[in-house]
Amino acid sequence: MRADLSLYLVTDPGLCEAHGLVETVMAAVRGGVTLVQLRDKHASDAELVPLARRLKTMLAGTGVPLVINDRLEVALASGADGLHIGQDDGEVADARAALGPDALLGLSVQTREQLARLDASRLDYLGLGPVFATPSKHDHAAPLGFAGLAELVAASPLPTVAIGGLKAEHARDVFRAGAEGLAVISAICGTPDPEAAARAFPRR
Ligand SMILES: Cc1ncc(COP(=O)(O)OP(=O)(O)O)c(N)n1
Ligand SMILES: Cc1nc(C(=O)O)sc1CCOP(=O)(O)O
Ligand SMILES: [Mg+2]
Repeated sequence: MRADLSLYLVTDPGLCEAHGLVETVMAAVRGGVTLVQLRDKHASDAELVPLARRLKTMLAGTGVPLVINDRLEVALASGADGLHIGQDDGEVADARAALGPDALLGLSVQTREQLARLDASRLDYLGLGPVFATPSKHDHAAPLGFAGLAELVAASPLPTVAIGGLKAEHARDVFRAGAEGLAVISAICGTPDPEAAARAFPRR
C-alpha cells in the first residue's frame, strides 16, 4: 500500500493526555497529518484494541490511515490499516503474511547494515532515525543528523520518513535530505494546540 508520509503522527499516551488521545489525533488530522501510528509501550493488547477501533472509526472518511506500533495482534484485531515494527519486533515476512498484501507495513532502520539486509518486497516504507536525540524514546540509537539521514535515504529502496526530535523548523532540511516526510510525537502531541502545531509544518 502506498501512503502519504508527509506528516506522520506517532501517539504517546502521556503527551496526548492533556486533550485526550482521540481528540489530539483528530485535531492533528484537521491540521494536516497524513498518517497516524498508535504507539503505547505499556498498555495491554486488550486495552489497545478498543482504542485502535475507536481511532479507526474516527478516521473513517478522512483518508488518513491508522497503523499500530509493534503489536501485530492489535493491528489484526482492530482492523487498522497496518503495522509499524522495529528491528527487534519480529520478522517482516511473518507480519506481511499475517496482514496480507494490502496492509501498510513499515520498518524502522538506523544503519546502512540494516538497510542492506531488509526485504523491501514485503515493506511499504522505512522510518529512519533518530535524526536528533529525543526524550520521547528512551532506547533510541545514535542520532543520524541530516547528513546521516541523507546517506540512508540515498541507499533506501523504499519511501522514507524521518523521525526523532523533529520540529516544524526541520521540515526543509528533512526534505532536502530526500525523505518524504517527518514522523513526530512531541511536536504535535505535547503542544497546547495540536491542530495549529500540525498546520505549522511546511509541505514538500
Ligand atoms: C515512523 C516510525 N519510525 C520509527 C519508529 C521506531 O520504531 P522502533 O524502533 O520499533 O521503536 P518503538 O517505536 O517501538 O519504541 C516508529 N515507531 N515509527
Ligand atoms: C518513536 C521514535 N522512534 C525513533 C527512532 O529513532 O526510531 S525516535 C522516536 C520518538 C520520536 O518522538 P519525538 O518526535 O517527540 O522526538
Ligand atoms: Mg517497535
